[in-house]
Amino acid sequence: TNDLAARAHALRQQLTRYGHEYYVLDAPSVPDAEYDRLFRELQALENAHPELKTADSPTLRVGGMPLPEFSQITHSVPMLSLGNAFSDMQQDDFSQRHAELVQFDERIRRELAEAPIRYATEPKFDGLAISLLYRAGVLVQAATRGDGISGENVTENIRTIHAIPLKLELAQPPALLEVRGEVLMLKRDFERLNAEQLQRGDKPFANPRNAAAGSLRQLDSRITAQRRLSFYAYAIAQVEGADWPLSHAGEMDWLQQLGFPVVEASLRPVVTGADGLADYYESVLQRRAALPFEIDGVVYKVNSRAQQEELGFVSRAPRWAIAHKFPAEEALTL
Ligand SMILES: Cc1ccc(Cn2cc(C(N)=O)ccc2=O)c(C)c1
Repeated sequence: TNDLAARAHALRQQLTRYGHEYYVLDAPSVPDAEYDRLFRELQALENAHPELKTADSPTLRVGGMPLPEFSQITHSVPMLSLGNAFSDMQQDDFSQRHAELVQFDERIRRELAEAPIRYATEPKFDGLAISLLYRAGVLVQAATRGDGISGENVTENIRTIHAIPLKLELAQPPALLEVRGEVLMLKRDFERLNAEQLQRGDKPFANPRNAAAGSLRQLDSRITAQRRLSFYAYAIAQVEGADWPLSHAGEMDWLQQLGFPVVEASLRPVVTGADGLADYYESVLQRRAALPFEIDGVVYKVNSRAQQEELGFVSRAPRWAIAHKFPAEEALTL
């Protein structure tokens, strides 16, 4: 009856807001027990009236029946990997690194016949790239990169990741929005998971990336739900029915407004030319050990989308974005 539907809708909205406060803003406004009470009320309502279950219900966060296999999804926009045109070198070889960045920036300036070039920067997360598809503001599909052309349909597992919105909090959501980002496990959650693995007599994971991959590739989404996976959005692949921001920095601000976790602003400045890139690279290299997640380098993207389109792609990698890897972390001297 419509007052039960109204109650279910009110509970979904409230639990969604509390979940966003807790997992994305890290600022809960109610005690866990209060969240739990409302959560159980919604679960009971949905179990008694299955027609009230919706695709954006927070009860999906606990996972459901295991799948026999993953179906394949073909990406309408290929998920390309980044080229990396920088050589490996010693951590302290500043002048060689700077020289390579000057070369890189000069190539872009030549191809665009523009100077100086503004670059959006960000850490290169060491997790799994994921594509999220939202139709009319509701999450309808999630896929892994796979070979870049097609990947695994991991929608049920992705719905258990609290940091990933099940619905966009917009009055008029875009008809279609495809968001790209990284599923990863924070260092501290990785340590906790491995301690639990050892207690259970199970094999510990080698590193957070493997733990995230293993947790996402579970056919039983209830197991995925028990793993503490996180997510950071870093690009928009498709927009229909809304204005697509004209710069990468604008995309990141919009994604944050839509409710997606994005990396903090101090880790994604827009910088100018080779010097700006070099300063950014050194600053993140310095902060690397203290970051809550593992990274294996940084990423530079020409900030203007018009300039990105002008540069296009070479073979399968974009000419407007490139990864710059760090030297392997020194083995811990015990
Ligand atoms: C029993 C219980 C319920 C919920 C949570 C964690 N949590 C809390 C909130 C909250 N406070 O807004 C929102 C979502 C959520 O998942 C824990 C750890 C334990």
